[in-house]
Amino acid sequence: MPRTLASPSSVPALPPGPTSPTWWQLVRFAGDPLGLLEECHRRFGDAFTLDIAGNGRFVMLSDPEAVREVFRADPDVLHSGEANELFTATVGRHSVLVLDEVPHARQRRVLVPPLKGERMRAFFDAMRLETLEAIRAWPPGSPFPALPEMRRITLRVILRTAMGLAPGPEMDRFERKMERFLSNGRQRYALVMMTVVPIQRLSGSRWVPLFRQLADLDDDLYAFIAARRRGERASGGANVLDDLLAATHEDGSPLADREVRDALITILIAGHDTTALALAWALVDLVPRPEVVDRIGDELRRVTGGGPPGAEQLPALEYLDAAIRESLRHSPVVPFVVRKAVRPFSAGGREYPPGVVLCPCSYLVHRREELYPEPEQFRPERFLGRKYGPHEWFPFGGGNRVCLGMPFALYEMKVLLATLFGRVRLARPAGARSRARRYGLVLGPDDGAQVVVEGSITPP
Ligand code: HEM
Repeated sequence: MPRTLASPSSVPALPPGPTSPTWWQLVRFAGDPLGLLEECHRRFGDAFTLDIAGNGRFVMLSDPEAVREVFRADPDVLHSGEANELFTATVGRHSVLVLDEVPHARQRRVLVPPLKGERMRAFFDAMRLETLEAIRAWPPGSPFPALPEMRRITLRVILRTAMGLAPGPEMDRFERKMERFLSNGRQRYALVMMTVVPIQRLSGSRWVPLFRQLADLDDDLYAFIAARRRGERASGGANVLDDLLAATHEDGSPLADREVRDALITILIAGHDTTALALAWALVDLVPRPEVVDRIGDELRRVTGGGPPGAEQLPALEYLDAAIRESLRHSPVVPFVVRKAVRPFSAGGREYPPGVVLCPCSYLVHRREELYPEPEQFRPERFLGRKYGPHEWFPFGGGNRVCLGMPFALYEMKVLLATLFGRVRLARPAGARSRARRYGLVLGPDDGAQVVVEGSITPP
């Protein structure tokens, strides 16, 4: 992100912020993002500016009204794609993540239908079966980190639902290649590395393991897309790829292979680690609270009569739904979203010049006392008694860029947790404590969400 802010007197001043060197702000932003956000909020209030070496000026916004204004802004005034430019080397230049304005709306239009809430029913079996398969191997009585397990389940689910793969050697191969490629970006200081190393210029180089692995994965993806186009590969169930191949743009033209690949890899990347981290957080939040786990168990028994939860019963699991929403509030995966001003823009009564990156900060909004009394407390009931606006609860971002996978992620979390809490009794090992740390750009529990299986729940 270029640093385009000059300081002639006509340029409006940015909100105050730390005056420490920009490289130090980068290191803290990578190493202790939540500590930095809390400290700056205490010192500077609802709007403050971070000057992050190599990344530009980020104005964090935690006044819900300012957030509302940003989410309602015209797409030609605030750009997300430009702020996400760094991802182009991996997700490709046709990905919704890195596009803005008309090209963004064009790609988003084709991705919305396959990921709509109504489509989720078709994915139920894949989600449930992959969860049951994982649980079967969990060792009773010995603590283990749940995060890698959640990653494995969500990766296998997204391979099945996005590509229509069925369990077997081909799916195992994609699983291995995806996991190897993604493990590159999970380091705590990945952001510092990405700032220091000119990643865009190295893009495509076979000398860089990340790009070598991506090229290898791409070879398989293109071959797979071509075979599916020729009708040679039957799909193992409803899937996003078949929809993309059948979709057309508004002018009637089909999607080019490159567009299909970029859409597919975007979904595979965006839809896997984020959901796994949210699930790991959910276990950290739920498991040590017997009153919450008991209530989830009671609701499950009441709704299912003690049998395995069926797809048609999911909407009745209202308390579980509230617990998931509360966990997404309480324990952030993506603590803020980014919008780069390309024209002057005002939010929260302040004028912002082009070049600045405005960041609706869900982490700080989700801790506002007037919205969420005693915000540090974990209370699913908050979400039973009241509906929060899109500028008050936004773990999936908002406006024209709201996460395309939000229905998918909420559905998957529900299926997985309902299956899990209906099958095993989990505990946290004595003394277990999780603090937020970065896994690449996203946040998760630093201990990998240690749990232990205490016993199984046998159906009556
Ligand atoms: C709990 C899990 C997830 C979380 C917390 C999450 C969070 C987010 C956030 C914060 C954004 C940025 C929104 C903004 O800028 O306003 C986003 C964008 C996006 N997410 Fe997710 N996400 C999750 C799961 C998924 C899944 C399962 C998929 C796909 C199946 C997905 C696909 C996308 C895509 C394609 C975008 C880009 C949208 C655009 O730029 O138009 N995400 N997500």
